Formats: sequence, structure tokens, C-alpha cells
Amino acid sequence: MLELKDVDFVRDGKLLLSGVTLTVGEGERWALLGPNGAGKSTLLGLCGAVTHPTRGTVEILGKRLGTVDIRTLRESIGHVNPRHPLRSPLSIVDVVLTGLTGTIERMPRWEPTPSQKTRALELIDLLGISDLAHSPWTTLSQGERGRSLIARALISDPKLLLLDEPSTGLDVAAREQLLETLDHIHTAHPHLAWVLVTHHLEELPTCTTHAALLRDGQVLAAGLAEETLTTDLVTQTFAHPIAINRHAGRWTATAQRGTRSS
Ligand SMILES: Nc1ncnc2c1ncn2[C@@H]1O[C@H](COP(=O)(O)OP(=O)(O)OP(=O)(O)O)[C@@H](O)[C@H]1O
Repeated sequence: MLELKDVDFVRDGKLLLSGVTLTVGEGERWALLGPNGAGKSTLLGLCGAVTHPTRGTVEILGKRLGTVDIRTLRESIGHVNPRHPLRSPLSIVDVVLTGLTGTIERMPRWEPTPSQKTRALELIDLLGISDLAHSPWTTLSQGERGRSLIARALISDPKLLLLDEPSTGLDVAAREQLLETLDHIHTAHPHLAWVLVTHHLEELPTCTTHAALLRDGQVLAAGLAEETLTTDLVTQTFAHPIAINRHAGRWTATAQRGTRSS
């Protein structure tokens, strides 16, 4: 699904990612964690064919960046970006349908088929925002926008889903619904792979299989979730003593008082 080999990414003379190597296989559901500014969104931008590596190689769905038409590639990737740059008052239905064209606005002269419209409404229902299906984007709350963007990401039936802080702005009930929805999506689409960026381990769905820890643009650890989301490795990643626990499939992170890691 994804193979990054020894990737460096430089922007404005700054090395934002350094020597990143990561492989995501079919059906694997990855968590990507790291402190503010570690490079998580930058890494997701490469995985979503939004940017190109400065050095190293990125293969997405078997296609190497730099040798393929990225528009076609993007159609197979569902990318939930919390900074979705839409400014116009498109309805939620229309926002979701832009997932089929991989555009921010409605593509001129493009019309959805009746079955595509029906699918958009089904996904809006799945995300629990049916009442708002025809409301304009500009009036939506942050959580409502987040849910719309997940429906938008799913409409193209992607093979790879990139979720950048999908729980941001969701209230606790909506967050739990989202996590249940992700578990449900995994059951319905077992081959779908995803990478989910979060700041909070509590926001990881129980079906998470793998995790990568990023610090200062470098991968500190990557592998099976139970071997990566450990007190020791998470403490190193955040340079702060954090105790990790898992209960009923969900993770918790608690600061350990009285000690500081350097
Ligand atoms: N165009 C740019 N030029 C220079 N630095 C940049 C540019 N874009 C991002 N950065 C820097 O790159 C670093 C990584 O940013 P990124 O958004 O990937 O981090 P992140 O791990 O997603 O952070 P957060 O958890 O705060 O969302 C940050 O220090 C950011 O300031």
C-alpha cells in the first residue's frame, strides 16, 4: 500500500523529514504519533501524493511518486485533512461528492450519477450528519466538518485512507461514534489500509494494528502497535515520562509525575 525508503523532505531550506523508511501493507491500520512539529502532517502529505520527497523514494499503491500521474493516484486515496481549504458554501452532499473528483470545489461540468448521490447520502448517514446534508460548509461546526471530510474520503472507495487528526473538534460522544465507525469500516473493508495521525492515544480505534513514532522528522520506532506503543518508546518520543496502558483494546497515556526524561 505504501513504501517509503530513506526519505528526506526539505522545505525552505529546513530538513523536515530525515531518513524516513516505512512500509504499510494491505489491511494494516497504522497510528502515527509524535510531538507538535515532529513532521506527521508532512509525512502524510507524501503518503497522499500531495508532495514529493527531496531524496529517497515513495511508492503508493505500487506506483512510484515522480513516475505516475498523481491525480489518478489521488483518486485511490482518501485523505482527511483538517485544514481542508474550502471557502465556498458547498452543501455537505457536494463536499462529499468532491471526493470523487479529488478536488476541493465542484469540478465544472461534472455531474454525479444518481447512484453516486445515493452513496454520498449513505455515507453522510453513516457519519451521523444526515440532518445537515444540505447545510452549507461555511456554517458547519469543526466536528461537523470533520465528519463530512471522512465521508468525502470514503466515497471513492479508497484502498488507502489517510486521517490527519480526525477526532479534532469532536465532542466525546462524536469521538466514540467515529472510533466505532472506523472499527465498522475496517470490518466492512478488511483490505483497506490507513494511517491515522493523532495527538491522543485515547483516540485510536481498537482495530489499530501498527504504530509509528516520529520525533524531529525521524522515525523513532515503527511496527506492531503492542510493540511500539510502550511506556518506554512513547516516553522517548515525547521526551516526557508517559505511562501507556491498554484496556478493552483502547490505549491511555498518563503523565508520570516527579520525573522528567531528557
Ligand atoms: N513550508 C515550510 N517551511 C519551513 N518549515 C515548515 C514548512 N511547513 C512546515 N514546516 C515545519 O515543519 C515541521 C513539521 O510540521 P508538521 O505540520 O508536519 O508537524 P506535525 O507533526 O504534523 O505537527 P502538529 O502535531 O503540530 O500538527 C514544523 O516544525 C513546521 O513548522
